Amino acid sequence: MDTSTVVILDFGSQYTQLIARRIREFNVFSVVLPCTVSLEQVKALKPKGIILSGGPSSVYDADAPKADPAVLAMGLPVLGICYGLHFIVHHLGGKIESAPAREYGHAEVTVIAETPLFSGLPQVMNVWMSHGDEAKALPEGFVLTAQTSNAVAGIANEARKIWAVQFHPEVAHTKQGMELLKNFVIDICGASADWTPEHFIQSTVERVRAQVGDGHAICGLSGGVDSSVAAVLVAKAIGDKLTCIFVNNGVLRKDEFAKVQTTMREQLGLNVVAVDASERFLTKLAGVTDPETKRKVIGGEFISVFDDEAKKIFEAEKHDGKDVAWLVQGTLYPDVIESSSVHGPSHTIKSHHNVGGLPADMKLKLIEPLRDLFKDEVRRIGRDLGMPDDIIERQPFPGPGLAVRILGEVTAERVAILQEADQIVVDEIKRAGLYRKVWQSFAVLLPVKSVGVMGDQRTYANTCAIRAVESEDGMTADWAPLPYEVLRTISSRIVSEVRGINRVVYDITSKPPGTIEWE
Ligand SMILES: Nc1ncnc2c1ncn2[C@@H]1O[C@H](COP(=O)(O)OP(=O)(O)OP(=O)(O)O)[C@@H](O)[C@H]1O
Ligand SMILES: O=c1[nH]c(=O)c2[nH+]cn([C@@H]3O[C@H](COP(=O)(O)O)[C@@H](O)[C@H]3O)c2[nH]1
Ligand SMILES: NC(=O)CC[C@H](N)C(=O)O
Ligand SMILES: [Mg+2]
Repeated sequence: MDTSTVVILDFGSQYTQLIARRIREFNVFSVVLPCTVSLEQVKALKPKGIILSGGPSSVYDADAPKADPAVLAMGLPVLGICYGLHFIVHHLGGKIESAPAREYGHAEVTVIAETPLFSGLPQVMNVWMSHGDEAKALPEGFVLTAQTSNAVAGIANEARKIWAVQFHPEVAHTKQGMELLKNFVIDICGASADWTPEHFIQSTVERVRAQVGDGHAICGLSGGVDSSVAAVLVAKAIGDKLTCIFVNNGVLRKDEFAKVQTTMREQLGLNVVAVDASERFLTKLAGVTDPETKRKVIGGEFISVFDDEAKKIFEAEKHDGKDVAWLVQGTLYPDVIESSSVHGPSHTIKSHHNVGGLPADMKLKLIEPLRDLFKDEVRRIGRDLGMPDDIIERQPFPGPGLAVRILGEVTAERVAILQEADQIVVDEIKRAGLYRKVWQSFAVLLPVKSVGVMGDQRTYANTCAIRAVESEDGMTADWAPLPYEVLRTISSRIVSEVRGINRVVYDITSKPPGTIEWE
């Protein structure tokens, strides 16, 4: 069975990934591609429909991002959102101009023409807008379907199967947004709601099995949710042709190297090779203080450890002369978009070690079965695979580990200090029953010294920041209002139990403008 796919072409909107998510929420698969992909790449996915996202540019700018206008003439249903509407109007002969009255936030839209896109929706809708440009003249064959008191809010050319809205149906603030998207995806495109976890598991297993053939694969396994789910999925596909490599990169949590090995072998039955490469990593990290450089050093070193292990497996087992050619990683969609502009004209925020941190000359070919998904979707798949809750519900822990929570140089001594503080945070958050309620909770070691007094003696030591955030998918996050009692216990335990820290502060920055990790 072929999955129904909806292709989203990204013009760089902050909300593109939300469109994908919303569609998957009603069990239809969708893929985000940069707006610049070729028509052939779009066709290869056999999509049921195309959605054109919003974006920060103006279509009339010389360097405005463009899609191949031929996507509008494939005979597939098209839905343009905001910049997507502008793109359609601009390329089919209408006019887009800077609006005298820009619209940001809530707006009231009146539906003025019947169209299947608005089927079942009220005539007056409360929607969310974010634009400074507007349609001044519609291309031939288009009708106005909705408007605000200021501007065009919806257009359609049903003969050409093109619809567009100026507002954002994908954001939660547009009340009927889900219904509108459902009208498009299910009724207009005729996509079937078959993207269930079982279907995803089955088709991934088949694809990976075909891809790897009689070759051999290794999987970078961290004990985190993503790589555990990826490993279980791939093991289901290729059985003992998969070897998992768990690397001690010197910046893991306290006792994690031992604990993860046991869990992965005993609870998941995975074939795990544990490699203690902490010295290698710490040597490479010596003297490095720039956050992006740290990430690149760690990303590069991971791959070089994976290469070495692949060679060893090959030499030991020969595999009929077939090289270990594949590297499985638990990469998720947020890792991809934050790392690079591959999905269109968005900004690089930080290089996730497993994406933007990969060396250019790596030989292993990647298998990343979760690359289009968000964490909560991966958890859903893990549950369906029958994986135990204590693995599925683990808080995310970044591959560069404590290195991006130690500001300044990473040294063995600093790692040891932060491991102690981190352990206290984890213990206390668990004890308060908050571990699964917050997205992440951890300690950060700052190279900032301040004066304290302990046991009548003057101290002059480091500061530790506590970070706890709530989030749905790691893309946006708010600081968690941890109970004062919990903060008090964490603070007093850290200062009394961890040598090298004499002050604890609480981070009350949301994302944006902050990020979750400090580097
Ligand atoms: N210590 C490690 N040893 C081997 N591979 C690792 C290690 N840390 C990270 N990786 C690889 O990098 C990928 C990305 O790490 P990331 O932390 O995003 O995912 P995860 O650890 O699998 O899940 P989680 O986000 O829940 O921590 C992992 O899926 C895994 O393939
Ligand atoms: O495996 C990873 N490799 C990385 O390089 C990396 N950087 C951030 N993260 C995790 O991603 C989520 C978002 O983090 P930020 O708000 O700090 O970008 C949070 O959950 C972070 O813990 C990483 N995970
Ligand atoms: N959110 C958007 O897509 C905005 C489109 C365009 N940049 C505008 O301001 O009108
Ligand atoms: Mg992790």
